[in-house]
This record gives sequence, structure tokens and C-alpha cells, in this order.
Amino acid sequence: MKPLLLKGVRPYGEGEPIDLLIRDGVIASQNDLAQHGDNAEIIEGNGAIVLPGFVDLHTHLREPGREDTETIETGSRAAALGGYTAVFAMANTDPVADNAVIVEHVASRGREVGLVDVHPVGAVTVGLKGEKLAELGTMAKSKANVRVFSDDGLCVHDPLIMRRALEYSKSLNAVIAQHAEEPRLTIGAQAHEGENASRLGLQGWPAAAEESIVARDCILAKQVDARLHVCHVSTTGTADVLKWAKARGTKVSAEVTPHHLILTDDRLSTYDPVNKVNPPLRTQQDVDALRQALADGTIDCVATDHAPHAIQDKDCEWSAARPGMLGLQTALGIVVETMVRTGLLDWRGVARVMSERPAEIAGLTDQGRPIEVGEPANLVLVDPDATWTVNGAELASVSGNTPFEGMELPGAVTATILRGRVTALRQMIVDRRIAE
Ligand SMILES: NC(=O)N[C@@H](CC(=O)O)C(=O)O
Ligand SMILES: [Zn+2]
Ligand SMILES: [Zn+2]
Repeated sequence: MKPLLLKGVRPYGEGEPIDLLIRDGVIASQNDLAQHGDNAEIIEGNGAIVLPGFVDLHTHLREPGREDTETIETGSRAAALGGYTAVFAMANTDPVADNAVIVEHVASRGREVGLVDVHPVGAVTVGLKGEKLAELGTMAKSKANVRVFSDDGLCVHDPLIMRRALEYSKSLNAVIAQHAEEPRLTIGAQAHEGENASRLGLQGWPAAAEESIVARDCILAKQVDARLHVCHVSTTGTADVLKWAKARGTKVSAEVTPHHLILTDDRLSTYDPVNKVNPPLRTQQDVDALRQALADGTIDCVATDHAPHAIQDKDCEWSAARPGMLGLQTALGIVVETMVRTGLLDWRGVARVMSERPAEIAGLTDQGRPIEVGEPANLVLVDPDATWTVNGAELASVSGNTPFEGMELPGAVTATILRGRVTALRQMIVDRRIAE
């Protein structure tokens, strides 16, 4: 592979533009730059910001089972275009990723596509049924090397099963990622329990259904001294519980989705199911609290919860529609809009919440690394001044269910680099099979 020269780029958006040489998949020294800079392939940075490649702890790739809505290949393309160099593929596929065969298949298909590191998440319970623990150890020891387990889509609601899962995960040096939703409190739920749901006649999904599970799980995790990760935090109260749990030394981490950082249940008045998601869009007060919690570290990171759905599962009446929305290609724009433009995060902060913390939480040693000589070249180039308009039909996903249709977003990914190889360049996918 030819060396790659990033000309005129600004690590973390700081200081004057510099030239960065990448050789053999790692960031090379000034010496190497002098020696090999001349025969390198060049990307003109024009002052672009360079950050560690983004890591998404929460992606639904839908393969196996629903390849009509997304595949490992199309999801990988969306990820590369969104600036991601690693994604965690949730286990709620069909069949469920609750055994070594499935997780190894997902990992190997991800490697074959080669556009982003695809790490399978293993299910916590057999068939996501919440009754019997899946073989966490076998998945951990498999070639897929699973270190994140989740029944996402469903909550591990039985406290005894949750406690056992936490105990096992501790011995495997893994983390349990919980979809916090007390099922008894959300039977038939369609929207955030509040004024809008009442007015529109939609069954409510109370904040307490999330907060009570997060509180319970934090207490369990503390008791067994295991690591808990809270998926898609959506309420002010959850942020309060996390603050309390962290203060007493609980090994808990948490993520927030881009959509919960910007959208509210005011969107529901159109009855357009593109806005239906689990947990539901909440209030402006929650949005503000989530932004603050992300800025101050109470919430560790941003995760997309990229959830592609078929037209027939979205273009239907509200109650019949499936919850979930696309996220991989719009995440950066939403983070820039809600966190950078508001002054809540600088670019170092963006690197922290979109790359460094998620890599640490999942135990990845080759992602979310500092931009320094000798480090693996998993990088993203961002043009902070560019804007673009979201068009669902143009996104790389098979599905087009984006709630950001027609929105102008700030900040564009100009290049994504995985171990020194360009995977996306100015909105174009760079396919390894063509590039090499
Ligand atoms: N977020 C969603 O609304 N849907 C997700 C499941 C989940 O993340 O809970 C899906 O798989 O479609
Ligand atoms: Zn979920
Ligand atoms: Zn999810």
C-alpha cells in the first residue's frame, strides 16, 4: 500500500495546518515524511480538521434476516461516509446473534466488506427472550471476540437474570449494554407520556420506565462490581441517576443518540412515523439536560442507534409502524449543530464523545487513539465550514427513514481512513476491491 499524505490538516481543529504522513497503516514521523512524502498518495486537506475515526457502540445492520432494509455492506458504507471506523452491530437480527456461529458470521462478513471494523454485539439472553442467559463465554472466546452484550430492542427486565449477566460479563471483561425500559410500564406505549401524547391520543411511554431500570441496574452493577452501559439515554431523570451512580463509584457508562439531542415530541403532531423511535422523543427540557450531561461527561458518548426500516414498516399508521431511525451519516452534523455550534463541546470534545470514550467502553485498543506518531491511522477528516442537505434517498442505507430529511447540516466528512486506507472520500465510497 502506498503511503498516504494528508496535506494541510489540523488535528483536533487546533493550531496551524500540518502535513500528516501515514505509512503501513500508522501515523509516521517527520523523518518518514521527509523520506517518503514525495511518493505518497495525497489528500488535500485545505485546513480540514482531523479526528480519530468515530466509533459507534449502537448500530443495527439487520443482517442476517432483514437484508431488505440494510446489510452489513450497505451499513458499512453508511458508516464510512459518516466518518466511522468501527461499529457495534446489535444482536436483534433474525436469527438472533446469541451464539458463536452468528457473531462469527457477522464479524467475517464485516471483514470481507472491509469499509469499517464491524464488531458483533452478542445477545444477553437466548433469542432475546429474557429468560435464559445466552452463552456469553462462548461468544467472548469465539473468533468474533465479543466484549459487548445486549438484548437491545428489549430490556433484560428480570433482575436476577440481569445480575447474573453482570457477574458473567465481569469475569469475561465485557460490558452489558442495557435497553432500559420497564416493560410493565410501557405496554402499548407509542410516544413520550406527556401533553403531546395526551392531545394526540397516543398511549404514553413514561420517563419512569427508563429511569427505574437505570437506577436498578446501577445498584446491581455496583453490588457485583461489574460494568454496565446504558443505551440511548432519553430523560433528565436518567442523567440525574447516572450522576448519582457515578459519584458513588459505579462502573457505569452511557450513550445518547443524535436524535435525542435535537428532536422533541413536538414532532409528533404530524403523525409521521419517521419520528417514532424507542425510547421516544421527549421534551425540550430533556433535550437541554442531555446536551449538558454529554458536555459534562455524565453521559459518556454519542451512539447512533442507526435503525433502518422498510417502507411498509414506516409508511403506515402510527401504531403499526416500527420504531427506529437512520443515524450513521447524519450523526456528525447533529453533534456539530447541537454541541459544537452551541459552545458545549470543542473538537477535542467531539473526539472524546464520538471516538475515544466509545472505544474505551468497548475495550478497543486500536480505535479512539491519540493522533500521534506510531498510532494506528484510523482517522476522519472534517470540513467544519461545509454544509449539506439531508436526502434519505441518497444515503447509502437500503432504507431511507431519516427524520432529518431536507435539513441543512453543518460539518461534512471529507475523508475516512481505516488503518491507512481511504474508505470514504468526499461523499464517495472507496471500495477496497477497486482501490487495490
Ligand atoms: N431504537 C429503536 O426504535 N429501534 C431499534 C431497537 C432499539 O434500539 O431499541 C430497532 O432495532 O429498530
Ligand atoms: Zn434500544
Ligand atoms: Zn438499538
